[in-house]
Amino acid sequence: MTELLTSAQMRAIEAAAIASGQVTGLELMERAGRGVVEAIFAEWPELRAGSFRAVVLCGPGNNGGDGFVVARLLKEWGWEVEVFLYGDPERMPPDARVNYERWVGMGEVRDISAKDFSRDDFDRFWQADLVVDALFGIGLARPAPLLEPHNYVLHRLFNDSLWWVGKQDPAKIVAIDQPSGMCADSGRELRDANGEGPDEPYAAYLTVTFHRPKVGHFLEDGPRFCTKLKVVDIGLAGSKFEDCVTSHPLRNGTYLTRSPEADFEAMQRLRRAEGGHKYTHGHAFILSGPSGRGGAARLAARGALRVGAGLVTVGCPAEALVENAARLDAVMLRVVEDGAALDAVLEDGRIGVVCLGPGLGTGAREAGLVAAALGARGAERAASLVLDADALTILSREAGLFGALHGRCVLTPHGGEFARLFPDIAEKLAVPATKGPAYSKVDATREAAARAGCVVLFKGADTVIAAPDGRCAVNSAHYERAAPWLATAGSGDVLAGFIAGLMARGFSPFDAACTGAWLHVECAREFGPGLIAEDLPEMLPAVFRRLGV
Ligand SMILES: NC(=O)C1=CN([C@@H]2O[C@H](COP(=O)(O)OP(=O)(O)OC[C@H]3O[C@@H](n4cnc5c(N)ncnc54)[C@H](OP(=O)(O)O)[C@@H]3O)[C@@H](O)[C@H]2O)[C@@H](O)CC1
Ligand SMILES: [K+]
Repeated sequence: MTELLTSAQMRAIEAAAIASGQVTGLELMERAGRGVVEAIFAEWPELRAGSFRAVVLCGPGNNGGDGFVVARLLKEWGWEVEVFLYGDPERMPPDARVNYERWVGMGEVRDISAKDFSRDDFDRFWQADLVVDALFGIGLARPAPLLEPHNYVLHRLFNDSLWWVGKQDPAKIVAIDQPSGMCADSGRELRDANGEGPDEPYAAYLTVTFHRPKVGHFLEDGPRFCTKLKVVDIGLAGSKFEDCVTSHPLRNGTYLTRSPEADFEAMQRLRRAEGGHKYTHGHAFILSGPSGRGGAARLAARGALRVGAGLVTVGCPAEALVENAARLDAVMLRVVEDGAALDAVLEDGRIGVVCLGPGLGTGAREAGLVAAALGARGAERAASLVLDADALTILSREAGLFGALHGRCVLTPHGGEFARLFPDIAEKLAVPATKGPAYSKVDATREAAARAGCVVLFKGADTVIAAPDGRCAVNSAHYERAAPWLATAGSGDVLAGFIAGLMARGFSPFDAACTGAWLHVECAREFGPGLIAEDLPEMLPAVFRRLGV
């Protein structure tokens, strides 16, 4: 499982390794610089060949130290290397200072804050074969001085960079650890209090980070800044933060969701044991809205069925029965007019999960259905719930129903629904990020899950799933898992159905949300461009076959 680290966790791992005598900071820096050079050569093998020209921009901390190592190694490889420094060498941390001195024995260092840069200097920057951004790494705790007018060079450098990206294809801008300006904990760009900044923030072409990806590489704008992410091993032991640092207030890990292949228990659950009957695989009950609005619930029902629930029933008002019957075959139908009718349906203890929200409506009938499903009408409820779309709007209006949420519920809000449900949390996330570590989507989702007392899946290309006990995963549709086609009408309804179907099959709410979201992206990738929501469930058989389910 890939663990995503915060900057504080990364520092704690590094400090523990150094304190144990396993490695020195200088060795780590050397490995980091070497890892960057190897990543560059792996990305552009033609650069191994001979004498190219690099510009290395070093900052005042250890990120800059990595930059000096890269400059030295490239020069030793026969490159022409120009190094620029932002900061005072006298005040550098010791390891960075050592590498500064080593470089000074080999070449010149120009002060990047100097005001005597000419147009030719800028042009030379961007005509280099490679530009290495070693200005700020995980130590960036306030807006990078890229925008301050007196830092004319940086200002121009970063504002011009995109222009040059258009001119030179590809512009080989390599960011060490992270593109300078990005907050490693949130993926947000640190800006001044007025939110001032360039219209088009600079993006690296390749970002090389160390040991483990950081949370910010996968959240919000992080993937757009980084473009392509390479993680290099610098020999730090332990695969998880908890393994490296045994007692620390920051023990709560955040992970990338993973393929069921990598999860023995998930594979066992997805595989159907021989000799079972339909009830062995669970019964999911999907509530639908009135006639003319049933498409969303039918999409969810199709998703639940394809993901392997043994039975799926759509519950709808009597007037919508004919419409639904005309559109559904394997999915069963049942009339459910109101909360009392749902109470009666749920007396059948074999219904393991109820999904409500897609196309449901937000009137009194629907509020009654949410109340019945939550057991807020007094009946004892065994069923788990997936609450999506209109059900979330109802929850945001009715505090009593919100208070009835329990540990077997999953909420699946998109940004707008999240803001209605958790306005104060959404507001914290909307405030411009001026200080690092900035409040992140991971922080927001964890806080929301703790408040709701259930699993919250906060949608996006960076879907974050959190449980009330602090467990957290990011389902990323970025980098090699990019699936831009997933942003299509009805795709969220299918996701709700996947999660409901998996819960019917015995997945815990958190695992169902993680695996459902993972499969959702996989289905989109399996289909590719041109995808519409109806295609998503139909891709599951191919995805399952590939996984060996
Ligand atoms: N951890 C590890 O395991 C490993 C870490 N490694 C590398 O170390 C990097 C982290 O190094 P780091 O901690 O020295 O922080 P870094 O990002 O260089 O910046 C701090 C400096 O910038 C300054 N500064 C900050 N914001 C500023 C601003 N807005 N404007 C102006 N100045 C600002 C800040 O100044 P101060 O805030 O103290 O005034 C300080 O001088 C990490 O990203 C990775 O590349 C690898 O070598 C191998 C293993
Ligand atoms: K950097």
